Amino acid sequence: MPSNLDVCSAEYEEQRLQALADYQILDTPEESAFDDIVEVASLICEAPIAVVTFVDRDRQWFKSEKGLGVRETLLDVSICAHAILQPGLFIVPDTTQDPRFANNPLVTGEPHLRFYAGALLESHDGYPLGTLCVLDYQPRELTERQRFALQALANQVVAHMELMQAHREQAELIRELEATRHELAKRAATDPLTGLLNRRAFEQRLNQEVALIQRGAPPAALMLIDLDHFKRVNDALGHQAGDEVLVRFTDLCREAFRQADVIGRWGGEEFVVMLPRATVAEARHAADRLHQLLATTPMRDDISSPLFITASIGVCSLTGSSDLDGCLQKTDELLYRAKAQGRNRTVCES
Ligand SMILES: Nc1nc2c(ncn2[C@@H]2O[C@H](COP(=O)(O)OP(=O)(O)OP(=O)(O)O)[C@@H](O)[C@H]2O)c(=O)[nH]1
Repeated sequence: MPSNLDVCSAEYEEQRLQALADYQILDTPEESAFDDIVEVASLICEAPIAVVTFVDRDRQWFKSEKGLGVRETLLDVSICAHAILQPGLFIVPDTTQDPRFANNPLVTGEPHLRFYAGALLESHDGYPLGTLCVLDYQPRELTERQRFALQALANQVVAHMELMQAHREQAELIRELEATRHELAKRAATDPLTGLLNRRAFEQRLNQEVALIQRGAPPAALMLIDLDHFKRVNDALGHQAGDEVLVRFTDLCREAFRQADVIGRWGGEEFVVMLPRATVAEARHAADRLHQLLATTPMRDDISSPLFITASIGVCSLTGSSDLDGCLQKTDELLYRAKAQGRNRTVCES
């Protein structure tokens, strides 16, 4: 609400300009809703000129105008700037007889304005923003009915602006909700330690891939990776250091696999990779790259006692006829065969 400030004070003017800015109407394109109101105001008041105008910092800007042919004028020639200083209607029956306007260049020169009637456009919290006004080239008056109609139309201008503002706020709210929903969905699908897909999200992705393969996409390869003797890492260095190793291992996976490959954390120190459009032989190559990286990359920055880890890997083909549970179980069996054969190796489906 407008404070008790003097309406002529600079502080009040700043608040008024802010209220106007909040409507985000200045410099927007012409709109038929406003043009219609201007047309009706001109018709009812039998005036050749009608305008929806807003009083900005140093100009008056016309949202809609009939009969003027310009979108803005400077404030020092503005009659509306006077009109917004008082409530309700502001009427100048003959500009040449009013000392405030007799020397106005729009009165003394083109377009020789002689009559002005403006109805205040007031913000919902009481700030004067501009007017709906009608003008004529000769001195005259408005009838009681015309006065009533002009003010009623001005109220409709503000009502429409309020509606536009409510729409904008609603759209903003929907955008925020959508962003929150997106963020929540992302979190629900992500393993918090490694940032990889969690098991549930990975299974969803796997189901999608099987559906694609059943519709004709090339088969994929499925890989389960289990870190070897990871318990020893935890026992020797602590759980926190174990977590750091898991993160480091994730980075190496991202390096070893293609961008299109989908990596997930299956649980604990077990990881899963789906390689779309890949044969078992190609998956073995990728697994070898990972073994190689693990053999050459210490898992901790402690140079005096570098820590290297190994992993055991099982690889299976994912075809259109694959039963997903059966395929996962087979890959798990191959992984444990790799463990049984001495770890640090990959065993593929033959
Ligand atoms: N730091 C850390 N450790 C984990 C996490 N999840 C599982 N582990 C540990 O991983 C270890 C897995 O141990 P085991 O199942 O005995 O397997 P392993 O020691 O890797 O031995 P093999 O699999 O037989 O080679 C356990 O000590 C778990 O506590 C985790 O999120 N963070």
